[in-house]
Amino acid sequence: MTGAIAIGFPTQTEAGARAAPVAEARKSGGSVRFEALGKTYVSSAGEVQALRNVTLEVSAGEIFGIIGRSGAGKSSLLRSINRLESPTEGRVLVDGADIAGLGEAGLMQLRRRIGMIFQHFNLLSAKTVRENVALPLRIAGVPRHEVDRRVDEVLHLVGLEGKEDTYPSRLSGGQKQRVGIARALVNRPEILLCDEATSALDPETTLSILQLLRDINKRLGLTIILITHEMSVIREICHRVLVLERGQIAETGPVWQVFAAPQHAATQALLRPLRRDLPADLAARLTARATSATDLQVVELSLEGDALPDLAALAQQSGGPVRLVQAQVDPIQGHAVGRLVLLVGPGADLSKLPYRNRSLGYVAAND
Ligand SMILES: Nc1ncnc2c1ncn2[C@@H]1O[C@H](COP(=O)(O)OP(=O)(O)OP(=O)(O)O)[C@@H](O)[C@H]1O
Repeated sequence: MTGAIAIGFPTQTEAGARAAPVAEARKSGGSVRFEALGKTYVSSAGEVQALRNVTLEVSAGEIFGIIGRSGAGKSSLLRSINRLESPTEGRVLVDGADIAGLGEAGLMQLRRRIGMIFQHFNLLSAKTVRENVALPLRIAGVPRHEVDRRVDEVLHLVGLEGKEDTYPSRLSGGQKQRVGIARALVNRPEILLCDEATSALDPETTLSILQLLRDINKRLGLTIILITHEMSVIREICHRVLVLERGQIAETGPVWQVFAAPQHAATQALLRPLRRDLPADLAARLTARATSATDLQVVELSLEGDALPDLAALAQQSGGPVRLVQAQVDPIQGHAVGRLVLLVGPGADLSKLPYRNRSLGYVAAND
């Protein structure tokens, strides 16, 4: 990227190293592979093909996001990992082992390795925080003193010390989800599945829960696979994303790449709510063609590099004055991702700019 100032954003690793202590109990397992996965539901209303030919791998220790419109197949895919749903075609492999053939005991063991949290928390209202979190250990027959130790450990991890004897009705939504996370972690799983875990929460609480999930991923080396319909959730914590559309892979890749250059119409539609519109007064004056030799061109630059743009260098490269109209730049995984809208003078040569760009139209210079 010639002419750009080398001021970058911290990479996730650098930011993480400042924010979280060194991993306390890194795990090595936790990979998931889908091979030509298909799922068809048959009901009295007919057949619905929820998933078609989904092949992809989630690596151990990764935070992987699955996004798509309502009915795209997100839940069906997520629930195939712990066999809450069984595929009608293809295979799911957890740490290389096909989970289709597991008997009852094997399935119980698998589900201990895979925790799950839910949009509406699924807590038992007649049990205290401690009893809710202890439940998976009690079912597994873990001795009482060990149950108490492990419950204390996870309640500390999720920041709920002092709430042990409280009932769920006395907790806020964010605290309830922390109980859900503690309960999911108490069996020390390798994989955590998150089913719209923040959809019932306000924006501030959503952020705090996403920060907690990121912290847990770093500390425990846990694989996190989440489904959401909000791209802002993907941007906040995921390393890679899968966009599902009508049961098929629309696109998949590192989050910063998908945000910087979305390839599929479904991805572009999901990103639209995060995009700012052109200022209304400018949009109203925009014409498709120049109406005089002095008209200014309105240009959108797409940023997808590892450095912030140098505006003076841009002016030099375009061969004329450059005025900034609008800027939206997000740091994602150490990359500056976003767009700049510029007014450039007559005679500017856009092909010389070191960014992907497109003309949005023209406005009169003296407007
Ligand atoms: N048990 C079922 N019986 C019949 N059809 C089903 C069943 N479960 C899901 N479907 C259908 O399968 C398709 C995919 O559903 P799925 O719940 O996996 O999508 P989703 O992306 O999670 O949707 P949402 O965001 O609305 O939860 C939808 O058309 C849905 O109606």
